[in-house]
Amino acid sequence: MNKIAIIANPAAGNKLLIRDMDQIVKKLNTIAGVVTVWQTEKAGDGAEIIRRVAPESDMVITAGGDGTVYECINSLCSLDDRPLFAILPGGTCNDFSRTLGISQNHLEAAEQITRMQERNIDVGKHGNHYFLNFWGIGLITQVSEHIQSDIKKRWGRLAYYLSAIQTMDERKTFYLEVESGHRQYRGEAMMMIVGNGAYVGGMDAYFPQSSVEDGLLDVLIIKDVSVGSLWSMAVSRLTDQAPEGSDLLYFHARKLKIRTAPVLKVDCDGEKNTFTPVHLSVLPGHLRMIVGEQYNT
Ligand SMILES: Nc1ncnc2c1ncn2[C@@H]1O[C@H](COP(=O)(O)OP(=O)(O)OP(=O)(O)O)[C@@H](O)[C@H]1O
Repeated sequence: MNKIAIIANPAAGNKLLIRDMDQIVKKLNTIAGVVTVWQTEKAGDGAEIIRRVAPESDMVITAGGDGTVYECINSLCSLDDRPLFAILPGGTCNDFSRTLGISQNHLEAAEQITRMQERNIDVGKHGNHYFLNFWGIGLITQVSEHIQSDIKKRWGRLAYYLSAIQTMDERKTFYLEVESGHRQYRGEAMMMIVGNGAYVGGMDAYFPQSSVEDGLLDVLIIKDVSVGSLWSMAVSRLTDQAPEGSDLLYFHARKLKIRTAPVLKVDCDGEKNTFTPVHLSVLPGHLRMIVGEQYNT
């Protein structure tokens, strides 16, 4: 391998990753002659740097949290010729790096990258945007909007749990129409999550046997966050079987058409700048990525 480009967000998470960047570069120099670090200065820089450096790189590494990863893959996935991609976790939740079995210690993660275990990983597409972890509407958007960034920085993943509890008191339903070839849904709902990766906000997302290599999205529609639906999800987690119950619907899909009334804000990999209606699809094996030893297909 000749050239590695690292796109690093110095503001992500607890900022330790930037402190250790010299050690990381030294490790990566064992597999590549040229390792260049590009630091972002503001939102949007990650995408712009990828556009410039991806054509001349053999591997691109995002060093940061899920927001930086989302920005970078949205630039990378639209290229015809995509270099190998890896994540050095440096944010608060680092959801997709967990799915890939990458260590949450960035120095260990750098070691894993040097072992060069590659897989072709599915990518979700919504409109003209791409996602690795999840696409969601309803309660999930309310949960993440409640999270104040200073609390998130201080409490990390705990902030998501606290916010979830707060939001439960204010749950609202909306009208949802979903079409996906063999499956359809028309009716009231409280939340819809479409998953590619297994984690949302650092929490395991209740998608049994989910895989980022099966060419399928996991679709979970929760009609009511009742005791019954929560119980069904808990049982599903314990037994690794699909959740069942009158308050929820779970299936796999390759494509989905989604419409809501009223129009809803979407939470996609933690970013909230798109709205319904939307067409979702999966791009099987679209990104060649580095995985860790703990990765299960
Ligand atoms: N130099 C910078 N200063 C401030 N913000 C930046 C900078 N570079 C990038 N950003 C923005 O910071 C946002 C947050 O970064 P990121 O999501 O990577 O970290 P995090 O919020 O700590 O982690 P996570 O999303 O995993 O919880 C991103 O949306 C990114 O666009």
